[in-house]
Amino acid sequence: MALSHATGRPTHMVWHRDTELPPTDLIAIPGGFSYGDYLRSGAMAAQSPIMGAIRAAVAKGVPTVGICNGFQILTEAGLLPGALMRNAGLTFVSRTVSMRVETSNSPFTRGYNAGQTVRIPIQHHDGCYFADPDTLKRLEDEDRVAFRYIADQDGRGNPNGSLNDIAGILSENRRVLGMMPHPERASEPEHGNTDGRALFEGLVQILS
Ligand SMILES: NC(=O)CC[C@H](N)C(=O)O
Repeated sequence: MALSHATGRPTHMVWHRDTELPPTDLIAIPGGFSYGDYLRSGAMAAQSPIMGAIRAAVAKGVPTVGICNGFQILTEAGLLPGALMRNAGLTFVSRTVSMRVETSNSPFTRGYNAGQTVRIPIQHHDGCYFADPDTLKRLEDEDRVAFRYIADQDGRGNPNGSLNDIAGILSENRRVLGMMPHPERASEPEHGNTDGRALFEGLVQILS
């Protein structure tokens, strides 16, 4: 709904057992819970039949966004570097966090200004981003940290202990985005918060 409302284009749901994608300008892997998350979030989903078609599309440069469980699936599939570990507090966290848009240089973040602060909901248990020091350095040096948690007005900051306060990252070609917060849950006036809508609206430019 967030995609179709913001872009005015139809979306097609694809089941994990499918093996082909319809012709598409964009792939979105949503959040929620996937089979086997109790083993390691996204580990089983990353082996789903549909992932072959997603890998092929990503290799061709089709912009792809993974939100929350979708981010976990993209890292488990090796389409983004690093891993999402259990939250540092070992509890499921459901609240709205503040984060800074670190770069507008991607199809997903061009609707924002770099340095802009947005408030976006999170609901996750395994959102603690981890990567080895070399990978982290590359992400920082190459301007591939898309979103970073910052302190709220009440002083609460990073909700899960992620390294470098990372909330979302981009692939090397900047066409794959993984993020833990849920912009689709802050994209309609009825949500009481539309800070996430610019992410979907910014995508209009890549649609044919
Ligand atoms: N909202 C979500 O996508 C949750 C993802 C995952 N199951 C977690 O708890 O971390």
